[in-house]
This record gives sequence, structure tokens and C-alpha cells, in this order.
Amino acid sequence: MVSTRTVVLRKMTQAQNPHSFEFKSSKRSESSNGEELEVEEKEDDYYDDTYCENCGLGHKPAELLLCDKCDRGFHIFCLRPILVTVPKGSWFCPSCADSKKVTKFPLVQTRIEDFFGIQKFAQDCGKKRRRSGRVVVSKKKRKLLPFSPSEDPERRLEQMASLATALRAVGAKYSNELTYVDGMAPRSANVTALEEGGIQPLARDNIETLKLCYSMIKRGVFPPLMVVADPEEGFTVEADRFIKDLTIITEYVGDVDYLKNRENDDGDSMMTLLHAADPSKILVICPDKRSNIARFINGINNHTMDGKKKQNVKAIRCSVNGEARVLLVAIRDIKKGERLYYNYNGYLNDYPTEHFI
Ligand SMILES: C[S@@+](CC[C@H](N)C(=O)[O-])C[C@H]1O[C@@H](n2cnc3c(N)ncnc32)[C@H](O)[C@@H]1O
Repeated sequence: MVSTRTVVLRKMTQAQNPHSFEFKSSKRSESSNGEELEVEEKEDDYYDDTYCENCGLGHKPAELLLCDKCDRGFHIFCLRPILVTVPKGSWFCPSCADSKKVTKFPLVQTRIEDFFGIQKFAQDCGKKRRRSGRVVVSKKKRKLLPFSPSEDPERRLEQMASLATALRAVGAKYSNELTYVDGMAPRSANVTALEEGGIQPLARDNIETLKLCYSMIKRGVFPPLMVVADPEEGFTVEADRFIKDLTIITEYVGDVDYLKNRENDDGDSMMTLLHAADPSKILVICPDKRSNIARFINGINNHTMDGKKKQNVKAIRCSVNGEARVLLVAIRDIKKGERLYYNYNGYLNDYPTEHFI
């Protein structure tokens, strides 16, 4: 439903992802027979009688949302956490929305095992880490490192509980791999040769390191990360122990779909997977239904020096056995307690980050 007031109109946006979408701006009104209409908009238009409850101004009407319950206005960038696109469906302001309280996931090992589908929960992480360390530790530059989990099993449970809490709050299930679902793109569509020039293959050593990360996670030994709910940034991810430069933080996972199927999505977490030369074959990762911790890692503000300085993670697209994958990798040493940030605009400057904290 769209508000019956016509002064402030919803902007229909194309799906956002860090790399590839055009940002189309138009607005909607409701005609006398209740149908939604799209109307051309001028960015600097002001509407005298409607203003943002947060900043008190009525500028940027295309980004001024009306609450579908109380009719008050809010700039999408004045909301906390901010919205990067105008939602297509109904929208309720923070006071009118049913307050979605983030309820903590119970710190009961059996429940956590169940949530993450872990069959054999590793208790003795330190021992296992030392054994596997021999395979991957190298001083050679550019060689990726497996994550080093926290040694305290209780603390690891707390980290997993924070992820489970966040996933539950956004209504997503846990998955740690790319998922190919009927009706979306098939796995056979993920062929890196479809990209002009292909994609850099992940070196054999690094594939082994990635496999090691996966085997740890399957045993319930997760990366040392804590999901934290921040009033300004929404969910965000913090390092829960020192993380060394070039460590694999996580793979970016979710349902794989064609971009063409997702152009009208509201999702703010889509990631380019395959930038195929043929636009109809471009693939995106959509973590809204199934995902892991990657979807909670925040982005830098590309418009400020301070924003750029925050970057400590990089999204790397690579080819693993001819299939595209996206890895989030530490690009410098990260201190315990530091938040993780990467550049959402790794390829094209399409993701609106100018209002990011
Ligand atoms: C991929 S999600 C990241 C997780 C998100 N914070 C959440 O609560 O689910 C992207 C959204 O996070 C928020 N976000 C990401 N980085 C931010 C930043 N540096 N400052 C403020 N908000 C940010 C924006 O609302 C953005 O649309």
C-alpha cells in the first residue's frame, strides 16, 4: 500500500548491490482510483507541508518517506539504521513499527548445534587448530590464512549465539555456502568463463585454506567474530580476537540468482557474483533467506577520508574450479574489538554510501 498523501512520494529503486546496478529515481503517487502512478521527479524539489521528523527539512522529497500509519515524514538517510533505498511496499516509522526486539539466542550448546546444523561439536579447538596449522601457515606474501578461532569454547558459543540472534531477527536461516534454488539461477549458470577476461583463479594453496575454514565451521569452530546491534549502523560485526592480515574472514553466501530477476528487490545486501559479458547472465548473491555472518558486515563511506580509513576487509571475487565465489579477507591486522568494514563499491560506484557513518 502507498500512502494516500501525494506530496511525498515513494521512489521506486532498482535493486542495490555493491557493484552493478543503476540507481533509477522516480516516484509514485496514488491516483483517484487507488492505482500507483510513477511520476518524474526533480531532485531538489521542496514540498512545503512535509518535512523529515529527524532533520526538520523537506528537501530531497524523493528520499522522504511517509509512514503508512501516522503519515509523518522521514528521510531514508536520517533513519537509524539508514535505509539505502525507498521500500516498495508499506513502510512504518520507528514509532509505529512493531518494535522488533533483538532477543538473544539462548546460550545452550544443543540449541546452537541445532541452529547451525553442526553434527560433531568440536570442544578442543586449540588442539585441532595446531594440527591443521601446519598445512597452511606460510610467510609467503599473498597466501591466505585460515581464521584463528577463539580458544575459549564458551566464548565461541557466545559468538555463534550473536550470529543466530541476528539471523533470527532478519528472518534468515543459517547457510554457509552458495545455494542454488529451483526457480532461480542454476549452478550451471555460474561459469567464470562467461566474464570478459575471466576471473582470477584462487591458487591451490588458498583453496586448501578455504577448505580448512569450511571443515572448522562444520565442526562448530567459527571465526572469532561477534555480531553487535548498533543503534546507528544496525547489525555490525566486530573482531572478537586479533585477526591477522590476509585471513579469510568468511565467504559471502546466499541464494544465487540472475540480476535480471532481482532488479526490483528492496534488499540492501546483494552482492555481484558473476559479471557476465551478457547482462542477462549476470549473477548476484541474495542473502535475505539463507546466509552467514557476511551479510552483517558493514560498508565504508566512500565519500570521506575517515570512511576510507576504516576499511580492514576486502571482498575478493575469485574462481574456484571454474565457479565464481566471493571471499571477505582481512587486508590488514585487525585488533580485538575493531569493527569490520569493506568497500561496498568494489567495482562500480553504485551503492549509495554518502550517509554511512
Ligand atoms: C549488508 S547490510 C549490513 C548489515 C546491516 N547493518 C544490518 O543491520 O543488517 C547493509 C546495510 O547496513 C547499513 N550500513 C552498512 N554500513 C553502514 C555504515 N558504515 N554506516 C551506517 N549504516 C551502514 C545500511 O543500512 C545498509 O543498507
